[in-house]
Amino acid sequence: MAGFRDRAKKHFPLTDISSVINLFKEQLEGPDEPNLALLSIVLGCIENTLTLNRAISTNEDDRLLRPIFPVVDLSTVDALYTKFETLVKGSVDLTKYTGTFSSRELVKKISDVIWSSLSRSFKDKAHLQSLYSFLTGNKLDCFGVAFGVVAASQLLGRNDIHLSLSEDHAWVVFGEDGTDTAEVTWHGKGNEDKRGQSIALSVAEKSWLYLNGHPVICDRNMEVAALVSAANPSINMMTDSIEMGALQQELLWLLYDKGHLLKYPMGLGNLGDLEEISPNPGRPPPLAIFQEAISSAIKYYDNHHVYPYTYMGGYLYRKRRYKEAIKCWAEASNVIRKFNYTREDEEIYKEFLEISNELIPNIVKAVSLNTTDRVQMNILYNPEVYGDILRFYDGICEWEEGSSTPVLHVGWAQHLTFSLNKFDPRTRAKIDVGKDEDEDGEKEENDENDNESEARLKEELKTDNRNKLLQSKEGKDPLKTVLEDLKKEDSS
Ligand SMILES: CC1(C)CN=C(N2CCN(c3ncnc4sc(CC(F)F)cc34)CC2)S1
Repeated sequence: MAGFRDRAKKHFPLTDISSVINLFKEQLEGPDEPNLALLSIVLGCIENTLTLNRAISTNEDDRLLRPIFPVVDLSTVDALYTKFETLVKGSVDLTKYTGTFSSRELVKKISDVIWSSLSRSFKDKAHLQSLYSFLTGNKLDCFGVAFGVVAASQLLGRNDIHLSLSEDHAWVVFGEDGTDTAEVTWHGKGNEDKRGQSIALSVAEKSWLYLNGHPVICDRNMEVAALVSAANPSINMMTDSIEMGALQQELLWLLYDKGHLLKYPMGLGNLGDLEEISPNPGRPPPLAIFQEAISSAIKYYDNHHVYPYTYMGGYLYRKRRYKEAIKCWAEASNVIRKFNYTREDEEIYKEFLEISNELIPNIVKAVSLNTTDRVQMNILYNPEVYGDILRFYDGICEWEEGSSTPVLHVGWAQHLTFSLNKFDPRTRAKIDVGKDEDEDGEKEENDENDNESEARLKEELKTDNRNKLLQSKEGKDPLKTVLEDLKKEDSS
């Protein structure tokens, strides 16, 4: 077997972060494509060592005794790589697939090779995303199966098969113009897998899960970004491996500097989170990175991604910058309203439920208790904040409109009215009524629907007649909105 090239072999043994960075750098700089199987095995091996079955040190000397970085030997990686190569090349008889471009049958066959090797044990644990996990434990999570199919395709020389990512699912694209699609893994719990099928029908449902036709379609370099982004430094609920986090952060900066995160908002979001934990001097601050993720989603995905706004909103909430956090959540809602809620969208439902029923109530409670801090207190006197909360709920109502599955229930209305009632009545009176501009023309069938949905929203928001519909005055460009606000905040 060819095995992986000598070029890569000279980096071994890997003894510290910089030796791993050098391996990835050399792989990304070519001249050949980066070897996905090799890099996934290496990163998975390090993650496994740094996060699993660790004796949690009770005192300092344990840290002195324990090497803070595992040595990765060539023999280990070579053996696993050869095992993967033997499995893939031994199972797929390429003479049966002669076309220049891949067929659906070939994609399904490669998916079957990965799928049939999996153990039946539970799959939503952590650290199951790499080929190291697959080759040493026959376990992969949903993303890991899709990534494994693409890594196997690369080994078979099928360079038209690429990874396609939504915010909660993964599949592949292939064929002459790279627009054929195929399911290769499962999604969620209790859903029959649709492996081998095209995703066209699912996209037609306008579900968030398929991003309504705006997924991240990867090239080989972005597939490296995905495997790095999918790395998981957590040891347990309370602790992350410092070394694994530092390695992931440096790899993401390497990919950032090479432009491979430009069209990958979640990769930028993950980098922003890592910078919050351990800031690199001389690198952009987390907020700027989250802003880049928002800009990327606007520029390349017609502003159809929710997570860039919840990455930034979550950060601002942790920093107690509540006014700006609520604005981000209103922008997130401005995205979700473009979709119809379907049963496989639970992940984003939970995201909006937490914002509505926990984070916003926590904010209005915190600021109404903490009367000393003037900046915080004035939130309940600020018509813009009140308007953003209305926009937040309006987007969720619109999301529900035309959906096969209901979104809202009385629990939402209870939290909504709790939050709105904390605002000063005079502030609530300041909200001006206006024709609801729909800047994207999305989902706007005709006026009566509009009036109907408006009436419905009023019905749902009915706490008293002072509540009025807010016209999203600056709904035009979400980026401008958030930027404007950041400038104001900074100047005050
Ligand atoms: C703002 C948040 C709640 C914080 N973390 C979020 N993540 C969203 C999901 N994450 C991801 N980060 C990079 N790439 C991908 S591809 C994908 C779908 C999967 F099925 F392939 C998920 C995901 C990582 C973390 S969203």
